[in-house]
Amino acid sequence: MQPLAKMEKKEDKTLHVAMFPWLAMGHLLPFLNISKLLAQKGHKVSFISTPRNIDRLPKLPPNLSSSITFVSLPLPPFPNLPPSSESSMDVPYINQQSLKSAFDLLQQPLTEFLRRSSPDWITYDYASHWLPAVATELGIKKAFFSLFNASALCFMGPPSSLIEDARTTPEDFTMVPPWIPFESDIVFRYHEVTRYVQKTEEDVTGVSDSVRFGYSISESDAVFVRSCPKFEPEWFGLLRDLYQKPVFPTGFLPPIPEDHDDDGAATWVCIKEWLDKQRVNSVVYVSLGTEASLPREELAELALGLEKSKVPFFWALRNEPARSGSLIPDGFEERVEGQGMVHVGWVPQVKILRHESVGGFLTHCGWNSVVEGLGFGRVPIFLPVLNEQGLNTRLLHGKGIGIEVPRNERDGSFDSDSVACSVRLAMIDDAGNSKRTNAKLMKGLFGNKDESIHYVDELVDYMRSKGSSHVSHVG
Ligand SMILES: O=c1ccn([C@@H]2O[C@H](COP(=O)(O)OP(=O)(O)O[C@H]3O[C@H](CO)[C@@H](O)[C@H](O)[C@H]3O)[C@@H](O)[C@H]2O)c(=O)[nH]1
Repeated sequence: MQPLAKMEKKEDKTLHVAMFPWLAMGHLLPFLNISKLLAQKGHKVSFISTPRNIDRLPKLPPNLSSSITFVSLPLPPFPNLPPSSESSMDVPYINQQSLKSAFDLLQQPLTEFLRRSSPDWITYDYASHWLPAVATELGIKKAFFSLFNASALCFMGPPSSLIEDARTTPEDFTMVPPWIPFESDIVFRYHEVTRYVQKTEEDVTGVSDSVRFGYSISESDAVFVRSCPKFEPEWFGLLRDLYQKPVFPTGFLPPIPEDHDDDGAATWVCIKEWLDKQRVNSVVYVSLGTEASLPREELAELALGLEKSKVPFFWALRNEPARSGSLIPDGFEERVEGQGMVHVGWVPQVKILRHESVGGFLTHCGWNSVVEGLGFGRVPIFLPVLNEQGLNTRLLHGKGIGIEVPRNERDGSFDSDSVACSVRLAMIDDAGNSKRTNAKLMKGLFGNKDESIHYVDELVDYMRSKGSSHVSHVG
């Protein structure tokens, strides 16, 4: 018999977890957040992405740098993809499917890496629908990590209907689907669907996002969801019924501000200087994330609306690939001098949201932005554009959180007055008091790091109990 001390106890086993996020900042960053929590527990992480994406990530704190290894796989060139485009923000929305085709070509080098390094688990994203089959063949356990919350996943449906791609008309997406057994108003608005569909180029890969999601879910051993049952109790229950497999919350995985110290250091100096001059809670931060963009006329209404609100604002405008001419309406910056600041390009968002002058956040409602804004108690003003952003807006609005900029139901148009009223309601008007209170209350939930640590402990217990038979020892 082996002496007890020499026997490997499952509960002591150090895991080696590979991470393979989709090529988008809004995906790479939360995959890195969960990697750090695993590394803090002494586990080993191989974080796999392309060179430019790895370069863009915040630097690792020194105590974690030996536990997280970045594995850089060059992205093969693909027609329609400008050179060095490696992330969704480098590519116009209309060419996103080409980026997915290039991403699919990573299957071979990734398989080689997995064969060589034999991780216990691989945690992957929705786009690599081919990965579970590879992992199964290599005897590696696999978890799908969803950066969409539980209600959005439930709305999308069970894997069988995702794979079937059953919903075809825009109207199908504006109705509560039959698999939701309780009352819900979490549906898309007509314009949120039509714009999305119109903007998507012909599917060069032959695999729709719905099918990618379907296989990623159905062939996983477990699903991890970036949310928590305290916030979405009925949706987590339903998700387990729909998926018929283990579903684990990860909590919200709020960013750790100190980890962002180096993020945009030079830009931050100017931004901070401006924010320092503003009153506490007075500024609305405006950003529509890394993928969404507005037509020129809506951008002009947004600008005019901010101006009319008379509320101080900091507007981070995305550098849109392949868009010509200035995005900012003529004369706007001169007119708002003293009221607002516009920055075109990448900004250190977490640092901005953390600054005490910021009170509100006009957001497209991407899930990272929601987590970051509410994690600091900032009042959200919703202007959803793409993907599941409309569903996130309904979820939060249904809980009394935030204010949605009213838009024409059919074509999605809005005017400057609706922007100005929404901003004033969130930031100043007495009628917005409850919204400001509710946003502050959410800080305890969305900004709760301990809760994510607790959920990651549960993931680790599960992964250890099911992990592969590779032997690796602590220490
Ligand atoms: O100048 C910038 C712009 C963005 N960010 C960060 O980049 C992330 C952006 O994520 P998110 O707010 O979720 O926006 P998108 O990247 O546009 O979101 C995509 O990914 C999300 C997660 O899957 C989905 O919820 C969205 O619908 C989808 O468009 C956040 O962490 C931001 O802090 C910066 O730090 N600086």
